[in-house]
Amino acid sequence: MLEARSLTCVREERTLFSDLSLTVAPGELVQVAGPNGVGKTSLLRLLAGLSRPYGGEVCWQGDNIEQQRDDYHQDLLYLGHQAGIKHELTAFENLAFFRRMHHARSTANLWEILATVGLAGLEDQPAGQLSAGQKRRVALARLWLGGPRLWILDEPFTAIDKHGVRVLEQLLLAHTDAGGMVLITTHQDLSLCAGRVRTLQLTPYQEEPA
Ligand SMILES: Nc1ncnc2c1ncn2[C@@H]1O[C@H](COP(=O)(O)OP(=O)(O)OP(=O)(O)O)[C@@H](O)[C@H]1O
Repeated sequence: MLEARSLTCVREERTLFSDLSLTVAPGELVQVAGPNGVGKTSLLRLLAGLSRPYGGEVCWQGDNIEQQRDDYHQDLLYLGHQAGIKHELTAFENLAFFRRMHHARSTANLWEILATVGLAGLEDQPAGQLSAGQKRRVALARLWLGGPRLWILDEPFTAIDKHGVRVLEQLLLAHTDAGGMVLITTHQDLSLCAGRVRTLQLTPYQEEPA
């Protein structure tokens, strides 16, 4: 289980949120919602261990992630705003690279995954020559490799068309049905996942009156 305990996040001397607690248990899909700039990405980066909280702690399986960074990162798949793909490599080579780096035990068929994410026929195209949505699909293909139980996904649907959104929503449901955990930010309606999503609504921070 992932737990945020009483987190405070401060950026450039501005408090984005304070005393924020959250859990994501096996089988749960949690959406962090709120207006632009409220602190969703900042929260996800804290939870992924990419930045440190001003106060509070993030725990994985009951222990602070700072004390088990390697183990935590084995269990975590984080997809941020940047697609994180290499433009000089082909779509296939990118996925093969992800697998070598992060999912060495995966036996998934990379061609099948690329077809599932709608990249059939584009496997040998350098990623730099793909459209924004196609690049995003190369990055998202990682999710089909299997492995990490916890997925933290920051706006995964950016530049993805309606069909692609449905395919990814189905995968999120399959992952949580299998006991996985998903924490996601998106400005899209998760129509297929409706009824399965728990929402954490972030609101602009208000200073306590003195
Ligand atoms: N590197 C940074 N240094 C200083 N301030 C930052 C930095 N990154 C973000 N901020 C500020 O932190 C606040 C929250 O940003 P964040 O990206 O977490 O918001 P968000 O809720 O994810 O927004 P969006 O919906 O637009 O993606 C913003 O006011 C932003 O200006």
